[in-house]
Amino acid sequence: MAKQTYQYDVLYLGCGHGTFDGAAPLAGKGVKVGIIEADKIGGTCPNRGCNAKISLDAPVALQRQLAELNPILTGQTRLNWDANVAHKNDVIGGLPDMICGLLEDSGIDVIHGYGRLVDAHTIRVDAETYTAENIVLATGLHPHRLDIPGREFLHDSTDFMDLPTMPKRLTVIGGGYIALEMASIANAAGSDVTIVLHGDKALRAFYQPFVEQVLSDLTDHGVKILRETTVTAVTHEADDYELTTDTDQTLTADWILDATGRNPNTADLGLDEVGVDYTDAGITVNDHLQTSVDNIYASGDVIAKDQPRLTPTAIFESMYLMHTFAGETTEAIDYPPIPTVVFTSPRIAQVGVTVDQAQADPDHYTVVKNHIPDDWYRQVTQETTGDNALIYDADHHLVGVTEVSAQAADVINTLLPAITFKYGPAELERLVPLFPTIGADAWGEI
Ligand SMILES: Cc1cc2nc3c(=O)[nH]c(=O)nc-3n(C[C@H](O)[C@H](O)[C@H](O)COP(=O)(O)OP(=O)(O)OC[C@H]3O[C@@H](n4cnc5c(N)ncnc54)[C@H](O)[C@@H]3O)c2cc1C
Ligand SMILES: NC(=O)c1ccc[n+]([C@@H]2O[C@H](COP(=O)([O-])OP(=O)(O)OC[C@H]3O[C@@H](n4cnc5c(N)ncnc54)[C@H](O)[C@@H]3O)[C@@H](O)[C@H]2O)c1
Repeated sequence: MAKQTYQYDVLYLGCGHGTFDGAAPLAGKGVKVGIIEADKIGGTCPNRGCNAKISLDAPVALQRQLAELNPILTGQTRLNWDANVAHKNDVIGGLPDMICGLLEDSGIDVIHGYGRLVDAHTIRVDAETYTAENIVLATGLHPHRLDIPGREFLHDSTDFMDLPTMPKRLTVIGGGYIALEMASIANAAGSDVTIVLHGDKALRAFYQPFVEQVLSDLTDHGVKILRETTVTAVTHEADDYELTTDTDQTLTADWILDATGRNPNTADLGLDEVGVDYTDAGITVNDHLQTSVDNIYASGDVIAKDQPRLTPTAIFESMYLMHTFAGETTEAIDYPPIPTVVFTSPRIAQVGVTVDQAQADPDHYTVVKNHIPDDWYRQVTQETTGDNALIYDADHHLVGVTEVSAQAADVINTLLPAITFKYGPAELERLVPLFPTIGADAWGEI
């Protein structure tokens, strides 16, 4: 119950997955909850992240699947970009109201506006102040923008997913999740795509031989990839944008995506004034997600952390805080293995111990590799590319999987419980999956 001196037991700043998944059940337990949001309710994932992206990608993945079935299925499909964006807008358009309704129905006060800490128990929104016993900072990330002449001509992923027409020539700067996913979608929509990498690698956190398969696939489909090339300036003349590089190449584009990363939203929150510690990597927390100010916590992408900055991580943290505030736990947060996937065609996905970690410690780990096209079930859909690597510990428990293939995400999701709960032969024998399916196929591999 709210202490008399405060309006709320818990007040959240930001309303993404780092907040709302835990806030709704928390309010359901009789805790007085408020949420302050400056933009769309739901935050990045539903409005300008995962949901928007996967809707735009669905026809891309399907088109690839159809192409693999040639000559069984013949005829060309064409991706209609305007219709794809309109469909995406239909799919995600109702989400903010839906999430807001759910929160309000749980008894939560949803406050619209930009919030700043005034003191350890108070947040100001415009002329109003709101007080709480505990505060959760869940303000997320914003796109990094290259600091070069002509930076005003660069765009971010939100702009990309709202493009009214697909540009003829599109340059992508960066080699991370956003760069490769958007490049893959633009390529399928008919754009002449160039990816500029400032180093020689893309997706550095993933097993590089598998990443190279994704890059080869993109080049096979006409994408140009420039490595060890730094963009130093952008100019605009007539309808063209010219990119100058440190390799003395000049690139011409109709549209440029700056996909050079995302930075924590820590500025202009009053953190310095109130004494909340943070670095360039985000807000500093202990293993209870508590900041340097006892009653102020952080959740989601804005935390400085080693875990992948993903929606499921943010949900896990918001649920952990829900249990903490409800008095159901005093334990430290204990992250399970968190899988991650890049939605290119083919997908690349991984969870648990990586191939590089396993190969560096051969006394403890064994790596078993499989070539996807050799597998009878993948031959059904004529998958021509793909590999996976299964990592076992000394007791022959599965502790990691990495896969590059059209179905990599479903394979990892299927095998995840074996890794999280350390299934042994007895548990595996009692698993009876539907057959023939990708799930049965995945279990058949281990
Ligand atoms: C293009 C893109 C694609 C992605 N695809 C995937 C994917 O496929 N799978 C996946 O797992 N993850 C994906 N992600 C990552 C995922 O979106 C984030 O991990 C997740 O949204 C983090 O949630 P959050 O609550 O921490 O932050 P956010 O969802 O960013 O929420 C933070 C909220 O705080 C608000 N806010 C900030 N400052 C203030 C303030 N002072 N006052 C009031 N409100 C404030 C913001 O407006 C925002 O709504 C993607 C991200 C992007 C950008
Ligand atoms: N499928 C998914 O789950 C998914 C999809 C999109 C985004 N996300 C999340 O969103 C976040 C942001 O993704 P992202 O792709 O923006 O970041 P990222 O960190 O994955 O990639 C940033 C890329 O920019 C490059 N880069 C950095 N500075 C540069 C510079 N000065 N010049 C040129 N290149 C530079 C890096 O080398 C890297 O390739 C990630 O944390 C990710 O977890 C997840």
